[in-house]
Amino acid sequence: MTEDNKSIKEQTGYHITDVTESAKLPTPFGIFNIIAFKDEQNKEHAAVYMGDITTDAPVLARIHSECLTGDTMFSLKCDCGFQLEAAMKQIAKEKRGVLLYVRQEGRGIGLFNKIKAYHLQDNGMDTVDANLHLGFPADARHYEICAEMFNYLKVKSIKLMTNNPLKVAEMKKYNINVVERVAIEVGRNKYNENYLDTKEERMGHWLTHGNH
Ligand SMILES: Nc1nc2c(ncn2[C@@H]2O[C@H](COP(=O)(O)OP(=O)(O)OP(=O)(O)O)[C@@H](O)[C@H]2O)c(=O)[nH]1
Ligand SMILES: [Zn+2]
Repeated sequence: MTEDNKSIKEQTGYHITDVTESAKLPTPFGIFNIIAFKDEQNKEHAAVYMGDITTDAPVLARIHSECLTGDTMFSLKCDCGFQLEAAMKQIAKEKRGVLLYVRQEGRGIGLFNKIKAYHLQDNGMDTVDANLHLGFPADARHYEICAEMFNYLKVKSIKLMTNNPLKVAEMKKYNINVVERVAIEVGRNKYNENYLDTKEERMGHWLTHGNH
């Protein structure tokens, strides 16, 4: 692993250093509140939430890792944009819930390296091998900061929208009470089906192929 890659790996373990007041965030799905967080690497994260999330009833929650291509450029190469929209809609439907938008682009390796990985994928590698080929772990994300955000927001227990078993395990590790795992399987298409199959086969994601 190069020095550059080592420092990226280290940078992904961070803690909250600053928090804003909350502000209103109107969206097509409803009016959310938004709070921004800063961490010790000066990365800026956000929580968007609706309703009173401090009460005892489990809160519908999503931990969304930044994906510039999927979240803002309508990429069909992954399922991120679809999941972001589905999660916000579901929270709006329940009128209560929280989405953490965490700046862990490219599963923690950053946009630059994700695009390098995409280039390798264009030439036949899968998402895991491309990361390994570049000297990174398959997934370089850390989740302690997510637990810090939930704690800051006084969220007591969550119904976590994810297909990723690691997210459930990590939240439990940081003493966030995950009372339920809610599947969020949306946006499968011909450009991301291999990617999703690899997540299922090599990263252990719970995918049923049920929602095309
Ligand atoms: N390194 C790398 N990152 C990717 C690739 N495709 C998507 N990502 C990033 O992966 C993150 C999303 O992770 P996913 O594996 O789709 O989903 P997850 O967050 O682990 O699990 P879910 O909660 O089920 O969505 C975002 O940060 C994306 O930028 C890829 O091919 N290589
Ligand atoms: Zn994506």
